[in-house]
Amino acid sequence: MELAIEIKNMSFSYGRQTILQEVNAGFGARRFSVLLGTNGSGKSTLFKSITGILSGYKGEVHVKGRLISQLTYKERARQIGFLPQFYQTVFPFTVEDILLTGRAAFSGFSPTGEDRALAEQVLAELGLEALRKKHFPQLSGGEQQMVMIGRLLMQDPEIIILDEPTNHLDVYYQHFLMSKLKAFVAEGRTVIAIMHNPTLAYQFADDFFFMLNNTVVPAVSTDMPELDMLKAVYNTSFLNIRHDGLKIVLPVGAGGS
Ligand SMILES: Nc1ncnc2c1ncn2[C@@H]1O[C@H](COP(=O)(O)OP(=O)(O)OP(=O)(O)O)[C@@H](O)[C@H]1O
Repeated sequence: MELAIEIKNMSFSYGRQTILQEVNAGFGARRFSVLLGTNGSGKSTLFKSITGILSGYKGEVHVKGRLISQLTYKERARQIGFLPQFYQTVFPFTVEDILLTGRAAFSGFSPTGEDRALAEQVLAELGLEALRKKHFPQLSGGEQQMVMIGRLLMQDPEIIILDEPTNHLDVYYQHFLMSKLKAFVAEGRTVIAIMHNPTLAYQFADDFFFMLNNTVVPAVSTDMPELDMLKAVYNTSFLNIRHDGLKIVLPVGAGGS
């Protein structure tokens, strides 16, 4: 399988606390991959290392076969877009302004006519037209999340990496966003997301990875949810339900069989 991102022998520590230990993992090109794992298991640390927000890891990250450190700033922006778990701006930028900053790697701080046309398109695609002139810090958590997804679309990267993208979203928008991510993959992009909701993840994603014991373990089967693995990761039992072709895994409680 062609890989969009390949991690080789990655290790990372905060001081004496080892977070990542010899991680080897490959995320397929034009696939929707999800990384599942418990709080504090190192998922964000892994994604921040992949996307260059954290340096100081040992090992290598390859983007479509090229060492990431050899990509220029623009090449990197063309390849990878990242939605972090937390973002904050206290400046009263409007939604439109925030979207236009998604083009900063290409147009600097002088958006072109094309950038503005793209912003219109993105506002329409995500149903955010009514928020255009609103100030970002005054939006609800879910509205801010959708605007940040829009900012990623403005950047137009081939590989979209998201840390808990459905955070703050209501049920409608959770499904809306997951459908969009699936559609991006159908258009030829690669999506790699950390998620905290296996039930939602299994309904939409193609490939599954688990953060366990400081490393990344790929799912063996793409057809059947691995209930034993889910139990090992979350110390929670899951049921597997098939409905209308959907794979549904349902957590049914701690311990149990
Ligand atoms: N800047 C930091 N300095 C020191 N330790 C940190 C720092 N950031 C994270 N950690 C620790 O590293 C470990 C992994 O954190 P990380 O954010 O990668 O976990 P996560 O799997 O993304 O968790 P969550 O699901 O809760 O977001 C945690 O024990 C956390 O306390």
